[in-house]
Amino acid sequence: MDNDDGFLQSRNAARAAIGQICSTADIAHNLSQCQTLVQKAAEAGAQALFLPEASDYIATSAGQSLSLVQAATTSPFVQGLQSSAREHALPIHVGIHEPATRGAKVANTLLWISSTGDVAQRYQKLHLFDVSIANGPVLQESASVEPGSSLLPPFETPVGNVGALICFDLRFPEPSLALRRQGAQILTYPSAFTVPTGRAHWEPLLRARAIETQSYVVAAAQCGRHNEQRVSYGHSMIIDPWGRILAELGGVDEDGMVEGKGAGGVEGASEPLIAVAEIDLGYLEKVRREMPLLRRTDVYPEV
Ligand SMILES: O=C(O)CNC(=O)[C@H](CS)NC(=O)CCC(=O)C(=O)O
Repeated sequence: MDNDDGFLQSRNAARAAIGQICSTADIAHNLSQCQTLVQKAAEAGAQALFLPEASDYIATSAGQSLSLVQAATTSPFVQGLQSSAREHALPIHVGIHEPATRGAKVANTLLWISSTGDVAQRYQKLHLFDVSIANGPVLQESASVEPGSSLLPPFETPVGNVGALICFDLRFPEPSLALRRQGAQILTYPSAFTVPTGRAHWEPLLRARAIETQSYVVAAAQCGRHNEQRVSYGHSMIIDPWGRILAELGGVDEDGMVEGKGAGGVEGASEPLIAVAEIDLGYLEKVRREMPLLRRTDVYPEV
């Protein structure tokens, strides 16, 4: 494939799939949506499937979230995905909830389920989304969620070395730079962005992270109305190390209606979707080689 900058991409690029769903408090239904996506990703020839934050459930309250949480070792949601991964020999990157280490809270985590169905990696979201925006979202993630306390070192996958972050972590450049320095080639941001903040910041932040770390960015997102109080923006995307959007799925407005359809439009995200893109590590090396981003750590501290 010839890029518009004239570079011949290598033939052995790996294919990544992103999945977009609308999770609710119905865990069995969410699992079946995700399993549909595993099937679709396998049919599309993907070597890994990336699913959104909180794919297991989106609750209506902190109390409901606490009542729904299960340990990954006994969770039917995780076990269902493990068996799908095994069945299709397809690794799955998925955001879920797990019991917190301490106290009556949950952990917002990311699991890497290998092609043999094993939970091989885990990252716990560092930054929690506590906001109160006039005429915008009011959310207090820390009411029910315990923040993580470490970065997960980048890990090898069939599509490249993955540096995992989650949703609101996207607003902080430091962890992405730290993961890049530790060898990440792909930064992941499984998300459930709100519509107003998504419209304002989602794409520019994702592209900035790709450009400043010269890495692929894989951002699978929730899309549509989860319940009376929550709607997610959608626009899952895969971005290359030059900042180009290689694949993108659709989004919804504040009412959960598919964008651009006007009043009386269609309810969004009724069907789980995937998109795929080639991850070409030869191209990544070329971008990094042609424009070295050498830090002036004699002037400012290294992250
Ligand atoms: O609630 C769950 O179960 C899953 N977690 C989420 O949806 C989280 C916390 S409320 N959402 C975000 O971090 C959105 C960030 C965002 O929208 C922004 O940074 O603008």
